[in-house]
Amino acid sequence: MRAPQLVVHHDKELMAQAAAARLITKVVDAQATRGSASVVLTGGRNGNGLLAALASSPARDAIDWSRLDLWWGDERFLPEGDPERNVTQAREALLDAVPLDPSRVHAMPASDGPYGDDADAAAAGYAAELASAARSGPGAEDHGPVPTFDVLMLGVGPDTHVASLFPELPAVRETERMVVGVHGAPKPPPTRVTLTLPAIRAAREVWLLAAGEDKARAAAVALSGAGEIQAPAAGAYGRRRTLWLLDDAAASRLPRDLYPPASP
Ligand SMILES: O=C(O)[C@H](O)[C@@H](O)[C@H](O)[C@H](O)COP(=O)(O)O
Repeated sequence: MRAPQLVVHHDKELMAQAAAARLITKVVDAQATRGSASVVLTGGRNGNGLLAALASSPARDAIDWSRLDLWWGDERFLPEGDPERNVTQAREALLDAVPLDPSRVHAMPASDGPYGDDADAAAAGYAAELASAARSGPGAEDHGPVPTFDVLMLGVGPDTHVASLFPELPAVRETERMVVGVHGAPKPPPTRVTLTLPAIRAAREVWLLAAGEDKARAAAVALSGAGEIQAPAAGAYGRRRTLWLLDDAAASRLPRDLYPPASP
């Protein structure tokens, strides 16, 4: 559903805890319904905050970690193990602490991996991995080029970027390919690999995470009818649901009619 729903929490810690609880429930439900679940992770402080909250949640073992596929929305195209890679940070925040099936942890290629330093080839390789999972996973009978992810999470940048889709750059204009290489990103590192908007929109649920005053303008712009080329977050929506999870500071510039007042 393209029309976004908004949930505003008092601060980013509460937002991370509540989002982690929400994710546990979603994954458990998907596993009960379809046998397995698929989640797309995001980098950034809020995405990692959510993973850390999940790691310390007593309910985390309600998830059958061996029946969970993890994908990434984007990656900084750096060598394996680089502390700036999203997958390295996710491993530290949560993944190393839970019994995942390593064959279901679909990290994006590193710049010293099988595709060398060719980010476009790495993107094509990741697209092929997604297509193969779409052919064999739940709902394979009417598969598209990527799986129907249960939940796809995205941090929102102060410039309204999501994944590595930056305003006005070619990646946000892509309509055919599901994964592309990004060159010349305004936020370092300049070379990245990212899902495109069509891939993001294959998800059942898209959750956008925005906390802090520096996100207030981005949230207001993206939620006030801006175009997706100028404001990529405006183009990120799920098949069934689009959920913005904000804290008070990030919601402070939203038009009041967009959401009910936060609870005390
Ligand atoms: O790839 C990156 O450089 C970041 O991961 C970035 O895309 C991040 O997700 C957003 O800027 C939101 O960041 P915060 O959650 O840290 O505010």
